[in-house]
Amino acid sequence: MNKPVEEGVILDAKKRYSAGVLKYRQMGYWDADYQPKDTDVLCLFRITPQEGVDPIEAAAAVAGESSTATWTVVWTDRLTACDTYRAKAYKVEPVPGNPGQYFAWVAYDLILFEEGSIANMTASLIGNVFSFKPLKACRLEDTRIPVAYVKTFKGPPTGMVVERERLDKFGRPLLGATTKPKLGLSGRNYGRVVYEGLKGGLDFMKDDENINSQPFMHWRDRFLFVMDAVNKASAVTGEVKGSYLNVTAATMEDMYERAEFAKSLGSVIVMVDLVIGWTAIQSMANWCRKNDMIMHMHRAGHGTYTRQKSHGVSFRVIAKWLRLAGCDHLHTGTAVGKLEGDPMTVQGYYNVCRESITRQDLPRGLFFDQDWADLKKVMPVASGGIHAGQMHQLIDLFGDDVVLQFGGGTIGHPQGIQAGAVANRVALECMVKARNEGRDIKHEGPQILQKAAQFCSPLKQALDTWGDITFNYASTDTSDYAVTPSVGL
Ligand SMILES: O=C(O)[C@H](O)COP(=O)(O)O
Ligand SMILES: [Mg+2]
Repeated sequence: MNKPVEEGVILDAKKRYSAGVLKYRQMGYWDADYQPKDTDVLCLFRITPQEGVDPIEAAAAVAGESSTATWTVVWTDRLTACDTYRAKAYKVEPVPGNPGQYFAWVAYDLILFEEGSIANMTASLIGNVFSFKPLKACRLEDTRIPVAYVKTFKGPPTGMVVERERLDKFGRPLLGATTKPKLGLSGRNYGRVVYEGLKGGLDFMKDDENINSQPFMHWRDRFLFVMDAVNKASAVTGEVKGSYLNVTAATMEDMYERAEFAKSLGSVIVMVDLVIGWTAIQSMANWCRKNDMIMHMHRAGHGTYTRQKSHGVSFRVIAKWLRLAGCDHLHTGTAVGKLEGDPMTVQGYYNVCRESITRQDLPRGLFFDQDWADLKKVMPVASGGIHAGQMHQLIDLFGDDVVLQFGGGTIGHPQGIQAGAVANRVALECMVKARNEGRDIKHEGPQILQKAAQFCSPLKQALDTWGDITFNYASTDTSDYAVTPSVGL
């Protein structure tokens, strides 16, 4: 930006539209007096301006580049209702305890977005702006989608309430496991793992994120053997069972073909990975809606842009977009397992999935009230390095509306897969019972598990094998507010 002269917005049209380069704040992308409208999309960016770049100008640049602006004045603005169409940065504050970083609030008029399109909304909000040179780094921390825009999305195809009704399972977390090893099993052996897990007491088994149709197991083989296992396990146990069949593939045509086959075999659920992209996700959600299928979403790939606090997109934003786009299950973290996840931050993601209105909750990373306008609820999935010995922590952190998924923590059991499943089901049921009786499971959990293990050798073996396993590493994605500050943000 070479020369600008005035700091404030330039109102004189002659000056404003003479050819050349102006500061973004001079062009009108900063308005400290702006009162966001109920119909505006709001975003909170964490920006790290380059040395010497004024934070307000940096915030204005974010508003500009993520809405209507480019680097130079264009007279064609005057052919539009540009005063309305410009996004407005309206507040900038230093991030507590992080010198050089600023929170910048930006409001976008609803007219800037196509109804029901995550692709369109994200092309603005995270389009060019994250590579913008005056910023060292930029992170979309949170967003508020106005009810008017929420109502243009169809949301989860099935939703948490209907899922429980279809499964006929209430009052406890659902229990699952990811089939392991991740890659390499033949269809027949894969089906054996699924049968044993389900018969042992799990509600669901699950394909891993990277199992599609590799040379060792064609997708049709997998689907056939898995559904044979599901049907046999349902018959033996008298419970509704399922196994998420991953239909992720190279093209939409392939995904539809796989989903149709899953349906024809009687599956209640299909699965996709986040890496298929927003448009594909919305298309698969439409397919699931039409075909009464639960849609499981594995957040494969998200850590490449959600984990670092200074740059990328927070997972709470991804979770909001996914609830709008429409998935029924979403991997949202475990806090205690092998993957990144500060407990409070992870609880924030769960609230985004499960609440009718998500309220501002700064210690959990939520900056805005979000009214979901009765959009269905997403069932969060806790998966990644968890085991029976953590059951009390998981239930204490996440409550009942969650799928607890133990892959290695089922398949790796020394007495075999079925024993692994029994251990998890017994641990789950004894903990829910203890909680319902009013016990303090957070503190008494280990004794409650040991007591149950006296009558359940699979649980005893699980605790002996994994009871001491913890993943105690510092979290990278934590809130900047230990408690809610007294001044409203
Ligand atoms: O995709 C997943 O959720 C993980 O592969 C879970 O596996 P784990 O329980 O063995 O960590
Ligand atoms: Mg996995």
